[in-house]
Amino acid sequence: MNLNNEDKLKKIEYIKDKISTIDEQIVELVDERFNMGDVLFEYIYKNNIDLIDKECNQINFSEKTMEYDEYITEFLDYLTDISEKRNNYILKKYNSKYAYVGEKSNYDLTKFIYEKFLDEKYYRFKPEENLIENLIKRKNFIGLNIASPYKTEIIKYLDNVTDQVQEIKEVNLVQFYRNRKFGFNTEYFGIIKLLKRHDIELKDKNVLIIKKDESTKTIEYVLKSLNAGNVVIHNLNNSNIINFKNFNIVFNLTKFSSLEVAPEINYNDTNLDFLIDISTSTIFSKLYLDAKNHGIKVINGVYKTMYQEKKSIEILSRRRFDDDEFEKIVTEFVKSKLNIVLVGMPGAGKTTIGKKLAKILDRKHIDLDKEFASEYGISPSKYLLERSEESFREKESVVVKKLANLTNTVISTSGGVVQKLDNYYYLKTNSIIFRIDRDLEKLSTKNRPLSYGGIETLIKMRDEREEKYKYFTDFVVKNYGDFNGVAYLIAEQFKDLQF
Ligand SMILES: Nc1ncnc2c1ncn2[C@@H]1O[C@H](COP(=O)(O)OP(=O)(O)O)[C@@H](O)[C@H]1O
Ligand SMILES: O=C(O)C1=C[C@@H](OP(=O)(O)O)[C@@H](O)[C@H](O)C1
Ligand SMILES: [Mg+2]
Repeated sequence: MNLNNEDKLKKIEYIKDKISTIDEQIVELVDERFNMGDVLFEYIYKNNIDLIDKECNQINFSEKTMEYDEYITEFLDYLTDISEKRNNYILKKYNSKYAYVGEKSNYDLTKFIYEKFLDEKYYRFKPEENLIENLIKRKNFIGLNIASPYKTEIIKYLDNVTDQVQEIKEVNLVQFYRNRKFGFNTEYFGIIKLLKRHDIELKDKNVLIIKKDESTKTIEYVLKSLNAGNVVIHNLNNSNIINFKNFNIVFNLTKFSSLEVAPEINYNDTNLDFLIDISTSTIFSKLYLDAKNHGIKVINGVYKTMYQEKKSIEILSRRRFDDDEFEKIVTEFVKSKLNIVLVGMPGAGKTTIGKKLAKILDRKHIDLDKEFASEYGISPSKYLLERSEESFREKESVVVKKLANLTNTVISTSGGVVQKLDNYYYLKTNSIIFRIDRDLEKLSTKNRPLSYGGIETLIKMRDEREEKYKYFTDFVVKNYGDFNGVAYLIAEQFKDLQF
């Protein structure tokens, strides 16, 4: 058969298609295989089964291996190595000194604190059936951090609890000492310390707590013990509309990082002094950002976690850690998670400076225009020549939403990203935003269809976007043409940032 060129290309496409289908299947199967191995080993350790068949989780192709070529053999050996690594991890986890039990909420920060200050590996046990019963019997633990949903259930397994625990009925730290188990509530200390740190008086203040069923009860106890005035609990499960009118302080205990679940809030004629965001899912929740932009003092609950875990490691290690020193180290960690986002007019230097900045700070760099192109297979400039700006912004926003989960990254946006307010919440989720300002006459307009038409076009665009840039921006840096210099300047400003 004599194929013409077009047919050959078709055939190549067909084979490429097949390959990518197989690749997807491989990834899925390998993932499933490793997870099954984990399930097996977890089961063995959890049930304290002594007789461990060491080979039971080895990749097993022995019958057929002879028929495979050396590449396959090498691949299988590699899989076996990885499988062993994972088995080892589970073994270490079950024999660790300190671990975290439950939902992930503030695990990352807690892990950092334990590993840094107690110098021991820290692990997490995910919620599952019979977990507490099995863990509590083990002899290796010194301390277990108890997260939701186990804070109350754990109490029945303990030998002794503090007075606060008896009142609050929640434990977030178990200390194992001389064969006995003691329950503490260090969240209480965390909240007290947070209030002190920001000079917040609760006496006679009217307080609104926004929570969901599973949220902590500790906060209610703190309010009672500090003689707060009227305390109202708003359960988000019941209503999504919140009136701040008669409250001085709001505690948010729920996670609403994404727009869909954010409550509607009426900020008009409010007496609100503080919004304290104890939710731990993101650094800047929508609620936090909106309150801040309405001139309300906002406080990030990260300090609550910080001081609660400080108290925990002090109990477990019988040592004291200096507040300032501790705060400095932990704040650095939190900052290392923050993204740096660049906004500004098209051609101002966001892409170039972002790349440089990422190198300086040794971080990953993401360019929104590039992400757009790889998502849709067409460059923004080509798209804008062929289709409307409106549909471009819709499509762009889908990509921006995906960036909301990033951490530790430098993100160069596109000039028009400020056109959609939703993008603000996505970008701010874990980020500090810098605006790059460059004189209009200096802006590059090459390959930027919306910038075509000379200086008038740019003046019009700037005037139309100016307020939006301001809304998005935390800090402004001027680009006079020294692109490298601007990158170093942002790096310096970020290092000095008081978070
Ligand atoms: N070091 C530099 N000195 C002067 N001009 C530069 C330098 N680096 C880039 N440029 C110019 O600036 C333009 C805009 O940069 P770019 O990073 O693409 O901006 P943005 O991403 O904000 O649109 C580039 O197309 C180039 O013409
Ligand atoms: O400002 C804008 O509306 C645009 C900016 C461009 O990105 P840069 O700001 O990186 O040039 C690109 O997304 C597109 O041409 C539209
Ligand atoms: Mg760019």
